[in-house]
Amino acid sequence: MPRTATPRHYLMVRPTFFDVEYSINPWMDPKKPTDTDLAIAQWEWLRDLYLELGHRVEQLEPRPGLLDMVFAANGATVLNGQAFVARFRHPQRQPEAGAYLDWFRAHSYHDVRQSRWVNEGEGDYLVAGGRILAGTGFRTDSRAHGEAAEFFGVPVTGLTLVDPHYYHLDTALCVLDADTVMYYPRAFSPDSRRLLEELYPDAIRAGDLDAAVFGLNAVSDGRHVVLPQAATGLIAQVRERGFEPIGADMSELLKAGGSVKCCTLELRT
Ligand SMILES: CN(C)C(=N)NCCC[C@H](N)C(=O)O
Repeated sequence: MPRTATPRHYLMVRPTFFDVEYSINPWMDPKKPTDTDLAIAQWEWLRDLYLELGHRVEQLEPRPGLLDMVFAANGATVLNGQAFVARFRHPQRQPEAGAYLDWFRAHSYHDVRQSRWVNEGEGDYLVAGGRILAGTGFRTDSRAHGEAAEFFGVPVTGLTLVDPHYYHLDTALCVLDADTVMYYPRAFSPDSRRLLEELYPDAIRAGDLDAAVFGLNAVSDGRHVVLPQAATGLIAQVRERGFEPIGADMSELLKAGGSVKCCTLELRT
């Protein structure tokens, strides 16, 4: 049975100033050359795809010197018109939070709050049906999970990441619809693996190769699943479950440790 897409509302940031000049995750090697024009072309392809699929895309102006700002998913978590704004772990990204606070205030969000503890937005908070799955271990402080539960008034389920290559939850798990997720078991602690098995016995499990090309850093509208084209195993699994996979080439942004989902902040109003 074909799945049903629901129109989404996304916030994105053009990679005008994208570069890799520092390293805050194992994917970033400042010695490797980057091509900003190619990053822009890959990003524009993604934005145009969302528009073709009938989604609404807003853009936040990039700021010079903020090289990772293209990764909009890290800026906040937005649910029921409430924006829980990031507090970044690394000094290189900390000034991004102000841009998100300004944007949400200027766009009439009724409840905008920056977390007290480190929290990297939808990088570590994934809305899954009536709950939020929340990552910790490398970036978001587990104390920020409690803040999110109190702010949004929904249950927050903590999951611990153990492999530095999968430093944000959205590099290791993707919510396909309210009941279906796909994830990479080896990225999680034994307790978190057990919890995921209990919560999602029918989940799609990713193998090493698909995880390593950031196949889980994907965006689903309930029917279309946009994911890195190199994740061929996951593309087949997602298709078998009745979703429509769409392969993306985000190779330039992968040099900074990000892909499709990282570039996409969902605005849930
Ligand atoms: C899913 N999201 C948003 C991400 N995984 N973000 C990528 C962030 C990359 C950046 N160089 C960093 O290390 O913060």
